Formats: sequence, structure tokens, C-alpha cells
Amino acid sequence: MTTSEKVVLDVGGLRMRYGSVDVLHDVTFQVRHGEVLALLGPNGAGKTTTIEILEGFRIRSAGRVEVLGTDPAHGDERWRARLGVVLQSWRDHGNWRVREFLEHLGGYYAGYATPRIRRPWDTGELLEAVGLAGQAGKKIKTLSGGQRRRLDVAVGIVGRPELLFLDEPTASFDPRARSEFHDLVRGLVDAHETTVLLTTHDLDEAEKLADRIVVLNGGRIIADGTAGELARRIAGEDEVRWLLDGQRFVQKTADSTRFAQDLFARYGDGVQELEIHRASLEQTYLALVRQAESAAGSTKESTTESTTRSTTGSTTEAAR
Ligand SMILES: Nc1ncnc2c1ncn2[C@@H]1O[C@H](COP(=O)(O)OP(=O)(O)OP(=O)(O)O)[C@@H](O)[C@H]1O
Repeated sequence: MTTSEKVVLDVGGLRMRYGSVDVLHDVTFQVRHGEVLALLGPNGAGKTTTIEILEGFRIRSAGRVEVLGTDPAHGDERWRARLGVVLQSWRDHGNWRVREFLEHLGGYYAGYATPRIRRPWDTGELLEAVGLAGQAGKKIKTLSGGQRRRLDVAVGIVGRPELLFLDEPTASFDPRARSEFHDLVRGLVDAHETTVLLTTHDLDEAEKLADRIVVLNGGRIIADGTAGELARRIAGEDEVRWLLDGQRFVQKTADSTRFAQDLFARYGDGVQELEIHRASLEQTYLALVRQAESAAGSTKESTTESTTRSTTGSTTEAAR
């Protein structure tokens, strides 16, 4: 098995119930080594619950979960040191200075270094990587909202995690900070082979960062695939447009990459102004959620209808 085929996260038939309410129903997906998976879904879909179960912060009601080969419900400190979690802002350590805070936290990981993974991340390099080198000597309470979020990210990766959980990581970033954060995550994945599970409501972010998308709605997975696969499922086919000998052509196709390769193989440099259009992730996502909600609505309606009918039926029976 090659490293990239290794399953880092394996979830099967996961269920979660709060009191008498089921919020996750039979959730099943896998994430492979070095993959970035975006978990999308409307408010209340169950994303945070899923992530917290995988992190070992919540105990599931049923199902199978393995994270880096371990059941998170029984993960020890060595297992936890291999994970990175970007939490919401650190508000309790306002008087600490940025560098000393990261050095302090990094110290915790030193005992978990391996011949392959040097832990913790060198503080100077880490501050550079997250764009906080200029704030190293500042007290945390004096950082701006965006700088504090960068610190959250630094805290999440100081132990050079093999698997990184990002729950709405760029929620309060300005566009520049967001773009730098995307470069940082892609760098982590490419250079350090970090696997990432991300939740976000920013569909551009998901499209930019994720190799694969899983969409949750009402605690159920309604889609799992690359952004392109999901778009084709919704929009049917891609549209390829090109210019040949001054004439414009348009063709619908299910495999636009293969189509473009064939086009160039046949006409070479004669092909000009090639464009491939497919539904955006935003259009795809909205269509998927709408479909799932109308399916759930009609199931509910038919259940209500049959309940009403059977109630009416039994009343009629009783009247007889
Ligand atoms: N501790 C809890 N007790 C009871 N119900 C809860 C608890 N935590 C979450 N829920 C419910 O579980 C469902 C899923 O919530 P969750 O926070 O996982 O959704 P989410 O997809 O992360 O939403 P958002 O996008 O708003 O963050 C919601 O209906 C929520 O009200």
C-alpha cells in the first residue's frame, strides 16, 4: 500500500443522539493520507458534532470511527499529539506574549518527536509561516482579531500534526489573511503530507483547498466526491468552447479533460481560446441541499398523510 492510499480517517455508520433527537444518521466516509476533505452543510447539519467525535471530544452513540488507526474514544496522549485542532480564539492567556505562548505549548510535543517528524515546530519558523513574526513580542490581548486567528492556527500546528482539523478556520479573516491562510494550508499538505479535515461555509475556500467534498444535511451525507464530480452530477455535463479556423464551437461532454486532450491531439495549435465551463461549487451545493430538503419534505408530507389517513381509517372503523 502506498502512503497516499493509507486511510487516515475511517468513519462507518456513525450515529449521534442528543437526548431523544438523532443528529447524525449512519454517516460513512473515509479520508486518505495527504487529502484535504471539506465537510460542508447548512447550520445544524452536524459538522461540528462529527468533528468533535473524531477529535475525541464527544462520545458517539453508535458506529465505527478510526482516526490514525485509533478509536478516538480511547485515544491516549501519544495519539492526541499527532492531531492538530484549530479552536476558536485563546482568550484566557491575554497576558502571555505570542512567542513565549507558542514555545510553552510546543514544549508539550517535544516528547512525541519521531525520526520522521521533528516536534515541535521551531517557533521562529512557525511565526514566519503564519505571518506573526512582527507580533512575536506582543501580548496576546493586544492582537487584532485576524492576528489572533493566525495565532489559533499556529497553536493548531505547533506539534506538526499528521491530521489537522479546521472548523471554520477563516471566519473572521480579511481577504489577504484568507488567501495567505490558504497558501499555508496547501504548503502544509504538499510539504509535510498533512491530512486536513475542514468545515467551512465559504464555498470558494472549499473549492480552492479541498481535494474532496462531503456534504451533510440533516445529519446525513447527501454527496461525496470532487467538486468536478459533484458539479457533473448536478449540471449533467461540462461545456467546452473553442475556436478553430475562426469558427466558434461548443460541445457538451461528461469528460472535458479527455475531450480537450483529443481536441489538441487532432488539431494541435489550431485550437484557440479553449474554455471549459462547469457548475460552480456554490451552484452545485445549493442544488444538492435544495434537492435533499424537498425530498425530506415530501417524505414528511407522505408520512403525515398516511398517519392522517390511518387515523381517519381507524375512526371510520371504530364508528362502524
Ligand atoms: N450539546 C448538544 N445538545 C443537544 N443538541 C445539540 C448539542 N450540540 C449540537 N446539538 C444539535 O445537533 C445538531 C447539529 O449541530 P452541529 O453544531 O453539529 O451543526 P453544524 O453543522 O456544525 O452547524 P453550524 O454550521 O451552525 O456550526 C443541531 O441540531 C444542534 O442543535
